[in-house]
Amino acid sequence: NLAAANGHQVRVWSRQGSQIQAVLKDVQIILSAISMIGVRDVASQVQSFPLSPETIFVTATKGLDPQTTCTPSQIWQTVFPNHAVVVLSGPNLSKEIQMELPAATVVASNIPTAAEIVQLVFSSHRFRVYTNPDPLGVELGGTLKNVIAIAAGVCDGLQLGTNAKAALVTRGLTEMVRIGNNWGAKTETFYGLSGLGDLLATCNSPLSRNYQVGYQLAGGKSLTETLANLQGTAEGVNTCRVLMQRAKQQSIPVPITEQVYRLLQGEVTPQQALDELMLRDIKPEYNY
Ligand SMILES: NC(=O)C1=CN([C@@H]2O[C@H](COP(=O)(O)OP(=O)(O)OC[C@H]3O[C@@H](n4cnc5c(N)ncnc54)[C@H](O)[C@@H]3O)[C@@H](O)[C@H]2O)C=CC1
Ligand SMILES: O=C(CO)COP(=O)(O)O
Repeated sequence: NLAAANGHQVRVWSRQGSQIQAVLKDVQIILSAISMIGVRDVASQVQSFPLSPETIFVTATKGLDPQTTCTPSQIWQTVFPNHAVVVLSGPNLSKEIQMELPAATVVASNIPTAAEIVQLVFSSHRFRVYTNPDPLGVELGGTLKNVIAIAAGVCDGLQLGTNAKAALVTRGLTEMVRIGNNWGAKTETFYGLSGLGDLLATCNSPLSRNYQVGYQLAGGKSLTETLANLQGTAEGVNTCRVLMQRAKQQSIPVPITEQVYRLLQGEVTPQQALDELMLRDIKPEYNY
């Protein structure tokens, strides 16, 4: 809708709709907003059709591949090594954008001109688009915050108060930075719109599916029941599992992610997860 409002010709494809081949004909930009589970499959479908070498891929998916722990843009780049890939991520609750409320986002790529082209396509008086040269950091910000958003939903569901929520979100950001640094992303990126910005949006809005998952679990619902009643994808559930796998391999301390993981596995109750976090060894805030 944002691109169409800027006068661009837009074609939409979904599994339920038109033929993918017709949609891909002569395109300049391909934007994927498939949920993580379908990215590999759709990328290989797209690979079977001829594309101009100038075609830019934009990925908006916030997730991690369970088999490889790759990010969505890494999958697109592997399948299309000669094309520019741009990550689009930010505090972008889609219902608010649909209502034409103002929002901002980030487009990031290793190829600055590709990010600038995408910036122009989507920028308007109601959607402010920034470029960024750290696609991995931008993508990980949007992906990792989903796990913290589940924890924030639990925090609100248990009515733990504003101090607890501030502590959780702040330490959640520290955890995101730690994971991101280990992966090779830049620290500053996590303090921008795609990191802190998206963290604030999703940890404070009932419009966030990930927040909803945590909130319902705190209310005593099972994960199966919660996911069955959820409209759309809560990527944090899969992300948390993949992240635990990677954190163990790389020995990255991820206390919040670990408690969200145990909660999702049904190994602890929300109250037990909270107690585990509060009673960890005392330590300095930062290791300068
Ligand atoms: N970049 C950003 O700022 C934002 C990104 N997102 C992310 O975008 C992604 C999609 O989010 P929503 O549209 O809200 O989720 P949704 O669950 O409403 O839509 C996901 C779509 O992917 C489709 N899909 C899944 N597997 C597929 C396959 N194998 N082939 C074709 N289609 C397949 C589903 O049918 C569904 O239509 C998620 O990763 C979400 O985290 C969400 C909000 C903002
Ligand atoms: O990423 C989002 C907003 O930026 C959407 O959050 P949810 O996937 O939790 O709904």
